[in-house]
Amino acid sequence: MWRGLWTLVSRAARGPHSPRPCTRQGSRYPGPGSGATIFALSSGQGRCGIAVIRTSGPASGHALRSLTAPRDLPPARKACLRLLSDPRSGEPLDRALVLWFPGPQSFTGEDCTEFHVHGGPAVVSGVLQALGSVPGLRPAEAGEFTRRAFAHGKLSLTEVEGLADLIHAETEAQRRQALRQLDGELGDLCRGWAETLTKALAHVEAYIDFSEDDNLEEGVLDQADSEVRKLEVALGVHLRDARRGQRLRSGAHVVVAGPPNAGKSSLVNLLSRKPVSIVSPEPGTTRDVLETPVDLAGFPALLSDTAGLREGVGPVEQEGVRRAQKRLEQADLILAVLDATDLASPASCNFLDTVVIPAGAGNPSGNSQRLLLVLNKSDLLPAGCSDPHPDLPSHLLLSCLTGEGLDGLLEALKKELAALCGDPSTGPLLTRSRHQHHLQGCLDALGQYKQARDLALAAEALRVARGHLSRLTGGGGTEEILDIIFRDFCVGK
Ligand SMILES: Nc1nc2c(ncn2[C@@H]2O[C@H](COP(=O)(O)OP(=O)(O)OP(=O)(O)O)[C@@H](O)[C@H]2O)c(=O)[nH]1
Ligand SMILES: [K+]
Ligand SMILES: [Mg+2]
Repeated sequence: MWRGLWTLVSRAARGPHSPRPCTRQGSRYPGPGSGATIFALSSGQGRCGIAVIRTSGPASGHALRSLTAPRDLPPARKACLRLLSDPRSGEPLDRALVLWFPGPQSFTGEDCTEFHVHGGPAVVSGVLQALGSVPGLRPAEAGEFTRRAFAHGKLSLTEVEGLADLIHAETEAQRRQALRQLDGELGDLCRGWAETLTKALAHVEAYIDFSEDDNLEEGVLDQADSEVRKLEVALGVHLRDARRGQRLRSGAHVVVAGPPNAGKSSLVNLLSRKPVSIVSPEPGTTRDVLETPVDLAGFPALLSDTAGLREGVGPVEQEGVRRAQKRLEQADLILAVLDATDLASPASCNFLDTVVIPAGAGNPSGNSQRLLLVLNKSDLLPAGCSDPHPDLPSHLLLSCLTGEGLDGLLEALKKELAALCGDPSTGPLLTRSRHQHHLQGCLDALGQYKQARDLALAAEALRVARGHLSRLTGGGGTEEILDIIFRDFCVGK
């Protein structure tokens, strides 16, 4: 019987509904070994020490031999010094290191070459023009190298996303998370889950096919049920973490708010280390929401400066207050700023009552929105007065003028952001809403499996669930999704 069941496992794995393997995506693009050979400058634009120009495609070897002397191909994957010249005129272009990566052992899976040339603009454009003159070669489109790597099964879709994120990573935490995704952790996890579903599906199909023969082992369906239950728990854990992974990728929303003149704009400028907002002694200076991306203690954040909250003002400032309140609702973390010397003013009291206390400063548990209360202008407090306001909710003293208290604030921000974004080396793996969508879809299908009275419907629900996991890593992905993901890349990657 079990041999029969394992035949079913492999049949379920291949079955008519099973998604296509992820190795033949991007039908608009040339398949392995066919089509044009592409070339591009892969290092950054502009004058530099060394620039790297790559080619990928069947004419790569020919291109390398056309430009170099001696004309023989260097040993695979070994850097060799060669004189480069224009094949049309014989004009010398540079003395450069060249590398030959015969497919499939290359980044794209195709024959690839690399020219490490001196990074002057004339050298780079000379080599690019020389490559363009070789028959069968054309300039690469943005992301085309990576797209070819994906087409040849060198990278899964989630690894491609990891690579895009790594190229765009601006903070340490983003880099760690991107590297984990590039290493294939999310893909491995999904494949493991998909395998579990394949086994559960095999059990259900075995029951459909053999239950009447009476030679089926006891508990075949129970086994499928228990696999599905375990999977539901695992998916639930990751889905609960999904917001954190997305925050880590695109930045947590940190909103600086408080009454007029508390020093909100001063704090935004201090944290972003640039003059983002106008600072002035005049209350009501900031009107629009000013947003700036910052690296806060290693975590990415979108920092928003807002208008001071107060009542009884003119229509323009009123609109500013309305925008500030709207932005406050979207905050992951509120940085509430009060003037330490002005706590009794109506605007301060009102802000404490309507924003700080409801958000539960210092006691964020049970509330998804977190808040840090900062008492600014501590330099104006009488000397020797360490904390003049022990009765206030937990708070930090700061002077934007002298910088005193900034280290403590950064430490507190780091803790808050770590809680919001998760630990990039062990924590959340779902970095895009696309990931969340497919995991939720998988979970919903498992719910349908449990409710299905009919075994054929139960089997279909398992196939739907497995289809979601497979689309997450790139099997059966649509062209639109691929276009969106590859759009993030630059030419030459
Ligand atoms: N002494 C002292 N003055 C400060 C400090 N921080 C800000 N100020 C001053 O307080 C005034 C208001 O600062 P802003 O940063 O414009 O305050 P704001 O909260 O953005 O004000 P609005 O945008 O008008 O709501 C300016 O004159 C700043 O120089 C501080 O730590 N100590
Ligand atoms: K001001
Ligand atoms: Mg301001």
